Amino acid sequence: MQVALVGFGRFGRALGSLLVESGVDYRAFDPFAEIPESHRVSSLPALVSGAELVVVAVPVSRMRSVLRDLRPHLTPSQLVLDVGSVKVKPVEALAEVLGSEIPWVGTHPLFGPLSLAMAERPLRVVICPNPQHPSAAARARAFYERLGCEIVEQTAENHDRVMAHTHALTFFVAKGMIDAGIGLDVPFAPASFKALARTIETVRSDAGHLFAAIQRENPFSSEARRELLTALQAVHEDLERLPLEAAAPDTGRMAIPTSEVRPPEQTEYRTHLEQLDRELMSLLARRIQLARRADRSGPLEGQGEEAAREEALLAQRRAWAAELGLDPEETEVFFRNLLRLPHRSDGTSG
Ligand SMILES: O=C(O)C(=O)C[C@]1(C(=O)O)C=C[C@@H](O)C=C1
Repeated sequence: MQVALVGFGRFGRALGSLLVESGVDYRAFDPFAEIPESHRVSSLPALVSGAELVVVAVPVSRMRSVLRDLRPHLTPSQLVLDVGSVKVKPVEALAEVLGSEIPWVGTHPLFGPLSLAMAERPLRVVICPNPQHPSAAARARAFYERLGCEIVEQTAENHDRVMAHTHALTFFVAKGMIDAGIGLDVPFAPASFKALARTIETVRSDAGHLFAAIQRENPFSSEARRELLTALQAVHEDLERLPLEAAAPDTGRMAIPTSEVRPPEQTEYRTHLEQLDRELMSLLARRIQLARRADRSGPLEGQGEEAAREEALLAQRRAWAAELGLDPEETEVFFRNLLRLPHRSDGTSG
């Protein structure tokens, strides 16, 4: 399968690596980005000629004009899909520019460069089937499944509603905290801050057009932000009004509704252990995958170099074990076994 990637920004580049990892060949065109020579082409006609699939990975605001530039070079045997973080507007642009003549489908991979670099799983993709091209969604599904993704089918409108309340609000809160000077450079923070810290980091490393797209190009984001601001304002006012005495009966809206589920601290040890083991195994799977990636991208090492690198790695793990109150010898044995787990793509150990 030959894939044409229009746009080689943060997401295009990350998708390129995933394609290579999955054994899918791609060519890319982007006048503003550096593309590895073996994948680079210098014009749109050269890019799409002979490609089965054309992936448009450009900022949402540029989608329509890029589709117009592409249109004269496309044929009805090709499939065009976008990867924008919002769906209503890109789908409108696809329908307007490609219509019923060139098969197209809107898609949104719910992952990005950061989650791919960390080998996070599962990789989910929302696909928005469209009646103009009934088989396009199945073709897009087959493509993403080849990359190891799980598929969720949704209308563009439902997708954007959900994203307005998740993606857009998360970034909104993080941006507010950054602008208020509440960042990551704090000397200490409670556990509950961790998830937010990652979002703040994501917003900070964002190219800027992502934030603009999920807020401004999603027709439901403005209302979601307003609802959140109203709710926050009400909480703030309640807090200001509430009497300070601990026994005050009027806690009103402060009371967070209790759920039927038992709070985490009361759950059985066994359940916690199971959850921890699951997390451990998913970490192990990610480690194996990253090691496989490193094997493929790194230069071939001589046996001496490889052994020296392994010894240094084990020494570091022994030191960490000591810091964590674990047995350094046992830890070393554990890591020696881990390093022997098959992780090369040909199934040999390394
Ligand atoms: O993994 C990353 O790098 C991301 O930031 C992924 C992320 C996000 O979670 O905000 C970014 C944009 C996409 O539309 C979906 C996911």
